[in-house]
Amino acid sequence: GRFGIFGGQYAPEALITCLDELDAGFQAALNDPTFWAELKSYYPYMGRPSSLHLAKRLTEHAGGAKIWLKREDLNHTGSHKINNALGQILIARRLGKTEIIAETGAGQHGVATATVCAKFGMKCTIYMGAEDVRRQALNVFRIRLLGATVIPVESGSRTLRDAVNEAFRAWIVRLDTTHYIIGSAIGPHPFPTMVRTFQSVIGEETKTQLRDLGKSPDAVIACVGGGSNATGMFYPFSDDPSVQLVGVEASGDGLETARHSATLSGGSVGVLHGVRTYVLQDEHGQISNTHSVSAGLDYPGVGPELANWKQSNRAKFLSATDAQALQGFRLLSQLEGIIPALETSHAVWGAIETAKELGPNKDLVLCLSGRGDKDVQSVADELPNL
Ligand SMILES: Cc1ncc(COP(=O)(O)O)c(/C=N/[C@H](C(=O)O)[C@@H](O)C(C)C)c1O
Repeated sequence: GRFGIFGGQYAPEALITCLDELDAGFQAALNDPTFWAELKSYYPYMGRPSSLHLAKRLTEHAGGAKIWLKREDLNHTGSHKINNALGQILIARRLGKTEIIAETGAGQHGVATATVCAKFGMKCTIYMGAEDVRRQALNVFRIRLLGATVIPVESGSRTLRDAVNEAFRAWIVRLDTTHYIIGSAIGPHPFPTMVRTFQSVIGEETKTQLRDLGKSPDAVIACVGGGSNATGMFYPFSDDPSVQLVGVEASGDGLETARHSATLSGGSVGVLHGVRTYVLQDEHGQISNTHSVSAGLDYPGVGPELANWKQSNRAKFLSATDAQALQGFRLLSQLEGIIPALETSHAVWGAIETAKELGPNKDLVLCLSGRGDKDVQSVADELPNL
């Protein structure tokens, strides 16, 4: 599982056997038409296909290209995370696993995982940084209501990277009964390929929906945390150079400060959570602490496929500060009546900038990765004059 110089399996020996078993199960499913039929049979449950429509007032505000919205926020549980959680739990069931664990930061992946575990009757344990348990309390409540156990992680920065560490530690002692549903396009092979495969439904539907309107996009844009909604939107267009792929990372207090999470814009090649990719690290290779107003982008790594598209210049990466993301949050709410997740708000700001750059008579699709209910409490403090 290589993406240029990126990817691979930088994992302890004890994990390799399990990763090989997972890869074999995934490859077998990919080549089994009944697997895809079964996955598609849950589309009504998931709310697929998600809608695609023009954002008229946002387009007028930007004054450039038409901005189309791919409404992954309308999926069941409120984000794109259900696409990956459902695909992976079907693989886990084919492998005879009876228990599921997962990490979460924004809590959306935790909710999606708890949801599919309830649906398929599997025991579910979610690892979540204690800081994220605090700032995404609504999702913690939902996860517990769905019957899953939330384990607050007190180590390190008490955010996503610590939750991933804890989840791997928990997984390695019960590989035979348990599958780890990784929430983003990160981790050792086959995880980045598997997550991108299950998220590619976003780009595939977008391509068809625009074609039915007699159009093809000049650019597609998505926010980047670990990279799952971005690779899912980008991958189906990656072999068509006429479509620009634009990722938007979180530059927090500013790229020039130490408080950001813009791994591709401000990081360097390294290894994190079992994969070679771009990371935010100090001169000794120690992984840096990160900051973002959005829990879902607050991560010092990124998927290896995006790292490769950066290196090959197939994709370009912008970043939005906390303040710019909060502007995006407010603009989509007040121009389109859609309250986006703080993660998605970074891509809203990036879409406005990109639409200006593209100019009129062009079409840009924004992957609306999630809804903002989980964030309104924390945003209220940041936007006092609302
Ligand atoms: C609504 C929404 N939009 C974008 C993201 C960024 O994750 P990617 O799409 O994997 O880059 C997220 C990430 N959320 C994860 C979570 O809910 O746990 C994230 O924190 C971790 C799985 C990485 C999200 O919730």
